[in-house]
Amino acid sequence: MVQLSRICFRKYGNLLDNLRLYVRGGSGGMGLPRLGGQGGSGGDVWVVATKNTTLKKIKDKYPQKRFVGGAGANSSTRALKGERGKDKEILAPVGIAVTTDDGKIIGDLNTEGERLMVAKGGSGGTQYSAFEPSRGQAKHIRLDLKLIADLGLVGFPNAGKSSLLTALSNATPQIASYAFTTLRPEIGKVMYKDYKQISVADLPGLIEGAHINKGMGHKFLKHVERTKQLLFVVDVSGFQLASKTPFRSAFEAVQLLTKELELYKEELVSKPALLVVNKMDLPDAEDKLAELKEQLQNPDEFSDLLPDDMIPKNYMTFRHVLPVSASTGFGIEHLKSCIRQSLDEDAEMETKVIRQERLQALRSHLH
Ligand SMILES: Nc1nc2c(ncn2[C@@H]2O[C@H](COP(=O)(O)OP(=O)(O)OP(=O)(O)O)[C@@H](O)[C@H]2O)c(=O)[nH]1
Repeated sequence: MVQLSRICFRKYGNLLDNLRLYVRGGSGGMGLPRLGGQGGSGGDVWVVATKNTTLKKIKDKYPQKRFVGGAGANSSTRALKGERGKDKEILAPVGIAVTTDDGKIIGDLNTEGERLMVAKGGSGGTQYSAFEPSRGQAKHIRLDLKLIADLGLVGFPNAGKSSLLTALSNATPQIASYAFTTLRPEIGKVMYKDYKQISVADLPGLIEGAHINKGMGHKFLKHVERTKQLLFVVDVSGFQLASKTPFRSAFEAVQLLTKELELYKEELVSKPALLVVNKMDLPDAEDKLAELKEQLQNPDEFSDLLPDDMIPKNYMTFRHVLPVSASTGFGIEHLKSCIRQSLDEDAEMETKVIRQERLQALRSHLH
């Protein structure tokens, strides 16, 4: 089996599906003992679900990843009741779970405009606190993009995605319903001998031009973001969408799929991915597979068949290229074990990263 690359671990600096932030409510203002004045409360920190943003945008805009509410104003002779500190809003994507650093769920944000308070501001000083204000709550939180499945199938119509999902899952896939999506993908569960299950989503409707919202374009592409890894599916013999559209080889299909992802959101191309070459039971399939593998090793040499604007800036790196036949079952068991291996590798990597982050946080508390 050709293994083109094994380097693309879940990229924390690139395609982000979780983010750790420091949040602190603003401190309260001082009371005024002489006149019984009350300090203003500190501002709260909120996470607000917003369209068209990503975790990466938050990270790029706030590299320190610190969000602090405004301080409440001290009570003064001119304003006995000090003004309240300004609230701080973290604009986050729709469809995230917010948890504390140790994994306790603070809440979910599923629709645009929903808000969640993550750190309360301190109280202003009053006669009951000897006019001393209190500090705001301070903590680390995690924003996690809610995933719809471990794997997402990416392929043009007729590549055999539904057949593959059925072959993999040994069952009729279920249609899942998610609060934060309008389009409901079909989800199949793949069972392993040790009872571990992984979920695979058949994401319907990708056609050439999906990025300009042809077909179900954007809705489809939105789902691609919400899977851990991608499973590209191509027909070994290539495809033709309609009688008027050009015939595309399997290699061209891979590049067109990549381009659609790139045009929608460039980071998607850095997701871990496996390539399934389906319909290996068809005549000449072995020759075509050999040709495809060669083309994938030197994509630049073979991309001139595509229109310039359809050549991706970066080629997709596949951890495995796997010939299968969804019809006969050829290659399915091997595919299952490669999927498992690829997901396990990333899970291990992620655990290491989380441990490191916690250790660093602990160290910075001690210093
Ligand atoms: N010979 C052969 N035909 C296959 C194989 N897998 C799927 N097909 C056929 O290819 C056609 C398309 O298969 P689907 O599984 O519906 O493909 P799809 O990618 O889900 O298509 P859309 O639902 O249009 O997105 C069907 O006629 C299948 O019977 C295969 O391994 N070998």
